[in-house]
Amino acid sequence: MMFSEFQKTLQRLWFDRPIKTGRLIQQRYSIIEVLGMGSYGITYLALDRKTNTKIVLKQLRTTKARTTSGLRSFQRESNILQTLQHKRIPHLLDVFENKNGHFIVMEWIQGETFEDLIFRNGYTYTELDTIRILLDLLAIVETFHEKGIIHRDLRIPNIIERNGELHIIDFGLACFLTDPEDLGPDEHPEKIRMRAVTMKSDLFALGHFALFLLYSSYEPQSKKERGWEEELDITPSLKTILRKMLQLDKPFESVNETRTALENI
Ligand SMILES: Nc1ncnc2c1ncn2[C@@H]1O[C@H](COP(=O)(O)OP(=O)(O)OP(=O)(O)O)[C@@H](O)[C@H]1O
Repeated sequence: MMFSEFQKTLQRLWFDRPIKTGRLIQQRYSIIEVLGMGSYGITYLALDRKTNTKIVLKQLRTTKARTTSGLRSFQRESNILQTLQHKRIPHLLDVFENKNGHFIVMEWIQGETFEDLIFRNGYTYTELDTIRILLDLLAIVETFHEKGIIHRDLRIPNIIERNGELHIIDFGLACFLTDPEDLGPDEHPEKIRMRAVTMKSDLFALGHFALFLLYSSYEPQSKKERGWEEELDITPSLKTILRKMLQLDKPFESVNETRTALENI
């Protein structure tokens, strides 16, 4: 490693170290634990001493707070959460800046992500379960598409089930349809389909999400890998829909079009 790179890594580790458990932020939020360290932010579970409820505190990494793109992405996430007041999306509770940095406070969705449900709990989902879950998620996605917002990261760790109700979290990569595209010309095709500034990106992601659900009950018969269309035992109509969601055939243009197709299976 070059010395300057070493210095940069050291600086990043030092400045971006997470706040310690038990520390009180803004004389109100007491840190319980670190939930995750993403590229832009550090996410904590904290206790709001004023309301005595647990909340999620997202801190912009100090090194990112010095960059325009870091600040912009942070502002965008809080703007979007502010715009989206929906019972299946974390409510924005507070936004503030102090000597510890920039923070977003949001509702804690206490439940299990689909990553946990499938890979830790070993739950399996049938074709019918998958269709029902997709329809439920499309109803939530439609509410933000109507407001010109795309999530761009609808993956199994970002969908939570709480008391049988689905919730969508992590709007860290979400953007407005009017935002300029932030993809380089040489991006990987999968990334372009997932992150392009178009509603089709969320449908593509939900297509992938559906494959995770369907594969939960898949038991390989041989070591040889075949494509999902051969491996999964699903009806031709669902296959046709998934091919459109995954942009292998002419894609759906909207949530409504996708929903109608799913309802007609
Ligand atoms: N509102 C919320 N309610 C419940 N859990 C949440 C909430 N927001 C985030 N989490 C959880 O906190 C963890 C970290 O969240 P976050 O998505 O911010 O960062 P990450 O997944 O570590 O990084 P990345 O930015 O790469 O997605 C995840 O396990 C996520 O499930």
